[in-house]
Amino acid sequence: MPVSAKICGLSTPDTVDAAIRHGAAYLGFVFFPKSPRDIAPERAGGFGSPAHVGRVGVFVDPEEDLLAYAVRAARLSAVQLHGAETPARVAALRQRLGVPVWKAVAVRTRADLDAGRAYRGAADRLLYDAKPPPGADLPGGLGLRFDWSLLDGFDHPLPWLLSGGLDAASVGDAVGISGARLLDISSGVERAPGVKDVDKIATFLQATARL
Ligand SMILES: O=C(O)c1ccccc1NCC(=O)[C@H](O)[C@H](O)COP(=O)(O)O
Repeated sequence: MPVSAKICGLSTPDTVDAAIRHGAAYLGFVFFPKSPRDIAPERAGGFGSPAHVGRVGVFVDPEEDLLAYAVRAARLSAVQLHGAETPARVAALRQRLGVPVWKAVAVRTRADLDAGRAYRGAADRLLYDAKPPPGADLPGGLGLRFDWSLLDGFDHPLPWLLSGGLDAASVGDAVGISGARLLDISSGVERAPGVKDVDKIATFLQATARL
């Protein structure tokens, strides 16, 4: 089975174009004002994409009105929740929004991974990301890794993707150790926080395609 990727935190036409041209399965747009990758829903909606490329909106404990508006304005095909959303809230939003909902699970230990089981029947997919350090400004997009071997042999409750600190140099090990078939990357394809780099996007997606 091929390995595919979501390029997260896109905000410019050239980087969206690079992600599409080099085979990203998903484009990610962050709707969180504290993030250097924050983008207005209407601006994200202005970026065209072919039907086979998914458009994922990233939110942190969002207001329902913002969510519903962003799904329409940015033409999202899925929503990624990166805050403290409970299984009940995830299930309710999934029903209300009418698009698949991905839930981020912050991982440092095996017990953190197990916490994702509570979202079976509520979320469509789990995104395993590195747990941020205490006091971090952001819950994601920090370029931090967790121990990928925690995923080796894990009985996943839902379809899932691997995230956190990936880059072109490490992606082979990440996939080999974790068994991931879908990856998510942000900092590893940037030249500064929030500034995506078309060459790094190309290099990462080419490395992924060779796996
Ligand atoms: O990227 C952000 O700025 C962000 C802000 C708030 C919540 C989530 C955020 N990113 C979520 C992602 O899906 C990132 O791609 C993921 O955390 C991996 O990031 P990185 O370790 O930088 O590759």
